[in-house]
Amino acid sequence: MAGEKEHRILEFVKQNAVSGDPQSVVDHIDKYCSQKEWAMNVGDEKGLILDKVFKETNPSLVLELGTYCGYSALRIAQLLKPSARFFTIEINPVNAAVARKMIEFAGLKDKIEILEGSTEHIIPRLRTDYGVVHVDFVFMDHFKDRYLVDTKLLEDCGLLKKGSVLLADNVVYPGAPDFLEYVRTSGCYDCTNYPAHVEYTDQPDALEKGCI
Ligand SMILES: O=c1[nH]cnc2c(O)cc(-c3ccc(F)cc3)cc12
Ligand SMILES: [Mg+2]
Repeated sequence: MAGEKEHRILEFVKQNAVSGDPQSVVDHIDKYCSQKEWAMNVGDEKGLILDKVFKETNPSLVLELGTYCGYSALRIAQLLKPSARFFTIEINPVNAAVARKMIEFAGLKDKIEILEGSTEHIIPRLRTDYGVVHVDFVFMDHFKDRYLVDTKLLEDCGLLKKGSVLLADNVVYPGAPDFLEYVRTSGCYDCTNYPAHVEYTDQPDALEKGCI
């Protein structure tokens, strides 16, 4: 049944983590997914890189593509300045439902707006439906074959401006070669690669940062 593992992760968190403590929730997701069942959270190693790049950016408007169970949303929401707004888009309704409960348990539901649907449908509506003018920080962690098309969609919708930062997970494994080629050669982005490993494994992976 789709979503069964994600419900087990949520149940483990609810039984073992401290309610209202986002770091406890993050730590317990890592504990479960490293010891019991692998799952595609950004994880602790790459999560620290996400934290570092996020803090360097100090964004006012944050967009995440691919919420999954809410792990990276919790890492981000812990670092948000009080005036910031944070949207995370999730296409899978089961994952979105688990993420809502995970985020509520962590006590951060007022900091995170989960938008359920496709990036293709939602990104063009961010301005009209949510009053988003520009996005300062985008964390891409969804379908790898959507990284490039969604980057171009963000550009075409006028949502990126000088200083906007894209940070993409999994640019080595599973990989996003067309996205990497584009951000590194378009002339619009100053790119940095952060070598790491696929969450909870020793399989090489990396994050790629693209700054406008
Ligand atoms: O599909 C994915 N979306 C977002 N993040 C992912 C992620 O961090 C890892 C993987 C993944 C990694 C190894 C493997 F053998 C199979 C899948 C997939 C996604
Ligand atoms: Mg990922």
